[in-house]
Amino acid sequence: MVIDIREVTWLREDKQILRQVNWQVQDGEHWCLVGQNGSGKTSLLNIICGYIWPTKGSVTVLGQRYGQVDLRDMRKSIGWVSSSLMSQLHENETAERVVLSGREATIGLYTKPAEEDIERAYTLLEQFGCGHLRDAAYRTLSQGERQKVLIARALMASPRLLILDEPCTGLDLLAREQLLSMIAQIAEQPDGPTLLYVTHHIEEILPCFTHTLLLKKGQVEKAGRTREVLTKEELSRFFEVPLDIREGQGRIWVSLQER
Ligand SMILES: Nc1ncnc2c1ncn2[C@@H]1O[C@H](COP(=O)(O)OP(=O)(O)OP(=O)(O)O)[C@@H](O)[C@H]1O
Repeated sequence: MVIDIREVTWLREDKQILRQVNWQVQDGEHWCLVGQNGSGKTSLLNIICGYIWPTKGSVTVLGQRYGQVDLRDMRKSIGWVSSSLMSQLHENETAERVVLSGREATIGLYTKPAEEDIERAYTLLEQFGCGHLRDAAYRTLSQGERQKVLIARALMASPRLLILDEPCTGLDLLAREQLLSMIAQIAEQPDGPTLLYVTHHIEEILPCFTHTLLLKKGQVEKAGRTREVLTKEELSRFFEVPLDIREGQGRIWVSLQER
């Protein structure tokens, strides 16, 4: 099992930020985590990566029960791509050096990289259609190119679990679709990582995401097979507004019901 979270509650200043969360992710599944602002998504990710200790409940990730494991070792198997990472990177680094720094998950590169790592970084950049940008300064890249570089960076460490935290934020339609098709490619790799994709936008949930968890006010509203979770009834209840849904390209497109 990749993630096994049982009865996890996290209290902060008497506020229940997560309430009795149960979540099991099996090998071979890829999950989407959907929740509105403040629903507890980041808190849950912090628990999975061992940055937050739950008030109650147990957390087992990649077969390791937290409390009995060296979290620094554990985190080497988990890639986390988020916009907060983007702001931490040194702006003058080249795209290639940013990718290379993923091997040790450091901000910046402190040792001379091995030739095979340079090759791997370039292959990853090429795979994402960014080979031509290897020597470009990270700060000069577009938002879409930056996201691809950050995903390539995370893949440098060959993680077993890859968290993509709202990767399409700030992307135009074309850049978003390009990034999504690259994410679909990662999902199809037979020995690739388990994906955990966080979003507010239902239409970003690609067919490769076999399962979806809807998180609301710190509680699991629904978790299961994507096609059983993303129904008109479930989504209308979740967003508390009558919705219509339409299927296209194996994805669900949501709109407000006409009055
Ligand atoms: N360290 C903390 N101390 C107190 N409250 C916190 C702490 N961390 C998060 N919260 C609160 O917990 C709630 C959930 O926050 P969280 O960041 O997990 O939500 P989120 O679903 O990731 O939101 P967003 O989509 O806006 O990023 C919020 O109300 C937030 O203010």
